[in-house]
Amino acid sequence: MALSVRDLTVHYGSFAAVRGARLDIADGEVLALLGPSGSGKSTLLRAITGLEPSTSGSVRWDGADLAPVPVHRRGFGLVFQDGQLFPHRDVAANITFGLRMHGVPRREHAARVKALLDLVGLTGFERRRVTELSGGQAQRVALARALAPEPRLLLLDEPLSGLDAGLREQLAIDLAELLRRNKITALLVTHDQEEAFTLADRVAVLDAGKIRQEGAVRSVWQQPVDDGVARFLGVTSFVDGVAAGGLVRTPLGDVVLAAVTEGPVRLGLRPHALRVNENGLAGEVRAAVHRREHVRLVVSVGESTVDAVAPVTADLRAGDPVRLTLDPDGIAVVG
Ligand SMILES: Nc1ncnc2c1ncn2[C@@H]1O[C@H](COP(=O)(O)OP(=O)(O)OP(=O)(O)O)[C@@H](O)[C@H]1O
Repeated sequence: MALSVRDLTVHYGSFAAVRGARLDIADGEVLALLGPSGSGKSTLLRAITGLEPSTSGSVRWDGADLAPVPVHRRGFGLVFQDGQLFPHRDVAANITFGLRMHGVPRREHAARVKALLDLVGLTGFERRRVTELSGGQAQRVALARALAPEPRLLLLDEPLSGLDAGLREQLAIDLAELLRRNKITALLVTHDQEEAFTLADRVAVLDAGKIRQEGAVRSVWQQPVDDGVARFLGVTSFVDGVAAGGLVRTPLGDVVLAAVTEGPVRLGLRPHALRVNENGLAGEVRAAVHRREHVRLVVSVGESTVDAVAPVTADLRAGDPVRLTLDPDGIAVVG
């Protein structure tokens, strides 16, 4: 393992913001720390960098304890939500700062800056003033500056949070490509599931200072360990069922789920787990909200209320009868 964190606990006074954290990042791997606001993500990241002292536990790199190694000697690159560029210097000078800090000879600076700007998609931006950059461009410069000394670990704390939705999505895709292509080992802090899933190989879900689950992106998404993690990952309702021969029978209908063990199962339903169909379970629309890609419904079914989706073309209003069927795509197996 490149990075190994064991039993890491961080206190602010008597309050434990991170409790007994354990995580590993392999060489070239991207791990996302995902969790709601206040769950301790930034504190854990800062403790790994050495910016925040830990109460107990260890942070190791290739087996060597980093406790005696000061922040600037850990070989880590940092990018924050607000890139924290030097406003009075141009783009090249901001990136050169990272190079000078690490003793790269001056004659190599121009070529390195050019290569880094090419890497982040800002070719030719050397002489631009930092104050004249868009939010997305500024974050790309912050990324180039962090990558300049070729850090062994890149730490990204909500790097895209300050950007508007469209730009954020595009930059997440670009960043994912950049990290993979260059085999950069990285730790990403985010509260945004989409971002975590776009960027990371593995995720660790944090809540109230504890890592609740850690694993490959797809397995965490499909098999959250409990209702809390499931809810954080977009599950809005739950139904208990019984699995036999790959088919799960539930009060909301039957559904084929491949990787499910026989016997009682608890299913977590994301809104698109229930789709409007000609056949299926009868219900009544309570509310309909038009979204870009579908109509989101709240439907009462007997005594309970569930979320569901209909195609954008559906003309449904409160009071309309509907029929719903289960879609395996929107279903997680909980526990
Ligand atoms: N310097 C500090 N002194 C005291 N308490 C702090 C300090 N920094 C953070 N906390 C508390 O520690 C907890 C974890 O904070 P942290 O910033 O790590 O969470 P987070 O998951 O990164 O949240 P966000 O997504 O909102 O940034 C919160 O309850 C916060 O109020």
